[in-house]
Parts: sequence; structure tokens; C-alpha cells
Amino acid sequence: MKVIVTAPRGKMGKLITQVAASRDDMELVAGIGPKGRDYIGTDLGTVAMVGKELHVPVVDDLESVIDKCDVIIDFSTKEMAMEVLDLAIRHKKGLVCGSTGFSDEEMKRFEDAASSIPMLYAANTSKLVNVMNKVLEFITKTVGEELDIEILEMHDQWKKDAPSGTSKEMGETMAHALGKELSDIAVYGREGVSPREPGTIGYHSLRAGNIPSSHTVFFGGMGERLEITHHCYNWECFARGACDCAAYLANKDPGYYTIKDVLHLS
Ligand SMILES: NC(=O)C1=CN([C@@H]2O[C@H](COP(=O)(O)OP(=O)(O)OC[C@H]3O[C@@H](n4cnc5c(N)ncnc54)[C@H](O)[C@@H]3O)[C@@H](O)[C@H]2O)C=CC1
Ligand SMILES: O=C(O)C1=N[C@H](C(=O)O)C[C@H](O)C1
Repeated sequence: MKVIVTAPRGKMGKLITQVAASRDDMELVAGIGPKGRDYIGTDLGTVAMVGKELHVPVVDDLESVIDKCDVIIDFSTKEMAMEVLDLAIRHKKGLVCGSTGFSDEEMKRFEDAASSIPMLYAANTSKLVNVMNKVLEFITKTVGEELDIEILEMHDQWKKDAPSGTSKEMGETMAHALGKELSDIAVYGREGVSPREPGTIGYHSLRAGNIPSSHTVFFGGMGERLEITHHCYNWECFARGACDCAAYLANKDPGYYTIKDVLHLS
């Protein structure tokens, strides 16, 4: 599988390049950086600190190299994601997008793309987070009606979006398990909201230092509480998952795929 990675100097793009370079089933054919950076035209292996040259360039124009690849892996920004999506559709290339912070309209554009390309969107590519989602679904279906559900997500000081894409997916999973839409029951921050309205899902975002990613869901009952937490120690689990998602798209027909398909969690 021939792969293009965007943003190879970003936290995720760098790690994804390193993981892809170590896999026998992947060949990196280019990296895409922003215009004006001094590393444009230099070697992807050097830019992404792979530890060796890969003899493929980092360019600032995806369209000039897109026909060399089977799949693009894009963890960059929501603005760049829309440009990458348009080019992937125009050149009929598979796309794994892991960026977050999209509006409902932008998410719909990913879904619509599935009619012409293999499209995989995943707000979180960690295996354990996706297993946690199944656990949340089970708990909510079983006892969710009687409990107060609150989500606390923690990330580094640089993260651009809040709440995290992962916490939105967790909220959606639990809302659907209750037979509801998240938009009808989500409450963002509890300041000034007292007493607590039953049947809602509360959101709390904390940003500090270089916390890579933590998500806790609190199920509050009377006299007892259940907490389910995922912590990652660094971003490597997401990079491995991103490459697994790209490998999954090999020879796939156009369609909308999720990481649940990759991990057999559907
Ligand atoms: N799905 C998942 O499991 C995960 C998703 N993410 C998401 O991935 C995204 C990126 O996260 P980080 O790597 O932490 O951010 P980052 O800020 O470290 O990297 C973003 C990179 O995008 C590059 N970029 C921006 N515009 C560009 C353009 N026009 N052309 C080429 N490159 C461009 C920047 O130069 C920067 O290097 C975020 O939306 C984040 O929420 C992060 C971790 C895991
Ligand atoms: O920006 C991050 O770091 C992460 N972003 C994703 C999100 O918004 O959920 C996934 C993970 O939490 C790391």
C-alpha cells in the first residue's frame, strides 16, 4: 500500500510517519507540509525524525503527488482536512481522517464522500478507547436510565478543539443507548446549571501541560459511583491505530468505514 501522510512535523503526523515507515505492508510516497516551511523539498524521513532517510519528499502541494498513493492519512487541522477530502474525492483515493473539531455539516461531507472513495473517519484510533466505547454502551443500556452521566476529558494546553472528538463519540454512543440524540441531552459545563437536570450528559474539558489524552465517564448513582477511564501516556497508540485503519482500506470499495470495522467491534 502506497501512503501519503500529511503534516509530518505535527505531533501525530510525525508518529504516523514513523509507524508507517516501520511497517512491511506500507510504502511512504510523500509527506505534505504547509507552504513556506523551510523543510519543504527535503526528505520525509528527516522531517519526521524517522532516524533514516526515506528518499521521498515533503511537498506543499498534495495534488502534485496524490496520484502516487493509494491512501492518505490526515491528522492535521479541520481546515486542511476539507482540502484533503476534496482532492481525495477528485483523484479517487482512500482517506483516513483522524482530525477533530468538525461541525455537523463538515462531518456530513465525510459521509457523502463514501459514495466515491473508501472513507474512514475516526476521532480516536486507540484500540482501548474503542473497546471502552463498547463498555459504555453496555453500561448505559443496562443501568444508564437510573444514573447521572458526566464526561471529563483532559488534554494538552495546545489542543485546538473542546470538547474532544472522542468525548463527542462517547456521548453519542451513550445517548443512542438511551434512545436519544446527544444534541438533545448534552450540557457543556455545569456552571449556573443547578439542580442537575435528569437524563442529561454533562461535558467537562480540562487543558493543562502536555497531558496526551484522558477520558473519564462518571456514572453517578445513589451511594455509589462507577468511573470508566482511559489514559494514554503518549500519542503512539493513536499512530499505530491510524496505520491499521489505512491498511484496512487496502482494495476496499468506496464506502464509509469506521475503526469499529477495523477492530471487529461493530
Ligand atoms: N484520531 C485520533 O486518535 C487523534 C486525533 N488527533 C487529532 O489530530 C489533529 C492533529 O493533532 P496534533 O498532531 O496533535 O496537532 P499539531 O498541531 O501537532 O499538528 C498539526 C499539524 O498540521 C500542520 N498543518 C496545518 N495546516 C497545514 C496545511 N495546510 N498543510 C500541511 N500541514 C498543515 C501544522 O503545520 C502542524 O504540524 C487534531 O485535530 C487532533 O485532535 C490527535 C491525536 C489522536
Ligand atoms: O488532540 C489530541 O491530542 C487528541 N485528540 C483526539 C480527540 O479530540 O478526541 C483524540 C485523542 O483524545 C487525542
